[in-house]
Amino acid sequence: METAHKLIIITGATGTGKTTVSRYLTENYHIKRVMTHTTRPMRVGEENGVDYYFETPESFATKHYIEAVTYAGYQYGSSHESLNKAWAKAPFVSIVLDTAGAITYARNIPSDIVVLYLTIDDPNVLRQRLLGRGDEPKMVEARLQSPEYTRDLSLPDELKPFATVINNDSWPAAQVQIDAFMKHLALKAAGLDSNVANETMPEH
Ligand SMILES: Nc1nc2c(ncn2[C@@H]2O[C@H](COP(=O)(O)OP(=O)(O)O)[C@@H](O)[C@H]2O)c(=O)[nH]1
Ligand SMILES: Nc1ncnc2c1ncn2[C@@H]1O[C@H](COP(=O)(O)OP(=O)(O)O)[C@@H](O)[C@H]1O
Repeated sequence: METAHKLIIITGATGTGKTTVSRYLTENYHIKRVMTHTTRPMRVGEENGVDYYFETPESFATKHYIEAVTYAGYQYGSSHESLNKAWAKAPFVSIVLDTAGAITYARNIPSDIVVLYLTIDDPNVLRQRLLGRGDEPKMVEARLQSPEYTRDLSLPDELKPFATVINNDSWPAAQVQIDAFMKHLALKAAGLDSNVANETMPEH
């Protein structure tokens, strides 16, 4: 059954552009991101309460999570409180998750979610993107060697029924795909289109 509210889950491997897409949805569609919690150290330019709730292992353990994962050695978790707070303000909200977290939502609230899965043709480009973002080289190498990184390079079968694949080799081309996705989503919410998920946007 369709619900009046939707959680747009943005997932994909590190550096594929999840945060960039989330910002684009906020700036162009007023879709706010549900804040999540992490024990990872803050990067230059990040802010507590803006990018994440940055936690110590002790403070992380005190929160109530819908799901929590370990990614490249650090803990990440999304809370009931943050999701409900976001939905109380707007019917469409987004969240940035690894694919394991996305699967948990797909199992628990399948009718409330749609998934944007980000990909790029040549994963070797990702190292340069992460370094260009200002990540510490040591953190980049640890991240690229993590099993979570390799896992998230492919779209898991369980997410396929919910997912629209966005190729982000080129940001202008990705924007076109996201705009098409948002148009379908709006039509679907209005009961005028029944085919948002399961669709790969046309190449541009
Ligand atoms: N399952 C889950 N994944 C999360 C959560 N918050 C962030 N992530 C994911 O954790 C991974 C690492 O995030 P981050 O350290 O910010 O690195 P980035 O993806 O390279 O920007 C990414 O795949 C995020 O989407 C969460 O609450 N739950
Ligand atoms: N299509 C693109 N071409 C080049 N650089 C990009 C593109 N999309 C995003 N970036 C840049 O790559 C870096 C990683 O993107 P980001 O959105 O932080 O990825 P993620 O959140 O998936 O780790 C950022 O510096 C971002 O500005």
